[in-house]
Amino acid sequence: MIDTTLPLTDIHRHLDGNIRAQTILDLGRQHNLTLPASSLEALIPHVQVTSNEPDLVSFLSKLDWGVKVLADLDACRRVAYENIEDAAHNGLHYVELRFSPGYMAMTHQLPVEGVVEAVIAGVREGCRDFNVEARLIGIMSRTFGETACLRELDALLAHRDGITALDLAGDELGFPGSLFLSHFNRARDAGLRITVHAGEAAGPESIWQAIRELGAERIGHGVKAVEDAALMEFLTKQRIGVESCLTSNIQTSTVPSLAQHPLKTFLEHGVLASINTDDPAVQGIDIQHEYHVAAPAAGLTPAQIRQAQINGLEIAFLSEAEKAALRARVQDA
Ligand SMILES: O=c1[nH]cnc2c1ncn2[C@@H]1O[C@H](CO)[C@@H](O)[C@H]1O
Ligand SMILES: [Zn+2]
Repeated sequence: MIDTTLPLTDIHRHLDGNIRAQTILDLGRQHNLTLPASSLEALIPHVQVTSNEPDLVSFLSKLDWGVKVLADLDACRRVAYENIEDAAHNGLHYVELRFSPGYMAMTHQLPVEGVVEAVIAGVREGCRDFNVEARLIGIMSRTFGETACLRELDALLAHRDGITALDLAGDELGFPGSLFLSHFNRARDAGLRITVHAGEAAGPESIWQAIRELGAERIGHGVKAVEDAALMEFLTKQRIGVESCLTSNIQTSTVPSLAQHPLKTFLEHGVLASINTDDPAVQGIDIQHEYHVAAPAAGLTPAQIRQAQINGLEIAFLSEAEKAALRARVQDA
């Protein structure tokens, strides 16, 4: 159950993995693009996971139609704005939205820096209209290699004021974190917070690498940490936050079933693990589903679900004063 006296957060949500199917249709029509289907019903199987994918990379291809319709910067602004609208409708008080500007720019060769600017603008407008608190995390899509990631980093740093943290996402097995040391050195020098997708497709060594070499303060997924007792202890003692995404891990075949998901074990060990969505529109889920259906199916007790909710704000990239303000806002409501 969600504790309605506490802030509800989602700190692992891809803005470009959360583009409404209806918006894909609208933008396709507006820009005369050829889509795989012309009705919402027929489009869904192309843009949503309808049964579990065999691996992470197959799952990720489901995000492609969403970014293929981003034909201009206004489309990028629109999807950012709608992300905040959706967060508000889902009862979220605070979201950290992450996006890969190079991936969004790719199909129509948009200026990468312009995409960053458009996303920041759309999120600001949304926060004003829907009374949601949000922060942005820039993603480097490792799948396209070091040089493409450098372009993303440059564009993100050009708008440093609107960006809170840096992440690395995409094909973890094909593009290990060791390729991106210099990128993360620059990001930390610029004062960005750091979270890294690690231990999703690759093993615990990828999590160690993200923490020790890339400076990760939080880990996206981190499911493979349960295979390494020393790492579990390290995560707890060093208060490294874990952004769990239950349904996502089933849909990518990272974990065979919710009953075998490590989130419960993380919480039992005192790891600061939280409940998040990942790519809700592509997955066909929302944060309510993750709390009310997925978390109980993963064996979490009501107390553990509440702890995960508390952890979400605890490990958020906010100051203590900002967290206190959010808690007060929800309590007074
Ligand atoms: O679950 C995930 N694991 C790893 N990478 C992901 C996941 N979901 C989306 N992306 C990646 O994030 C960028 C868009 O924000 C893209 O690189 C997409 O492939
Ligand atoms: Zn993710």
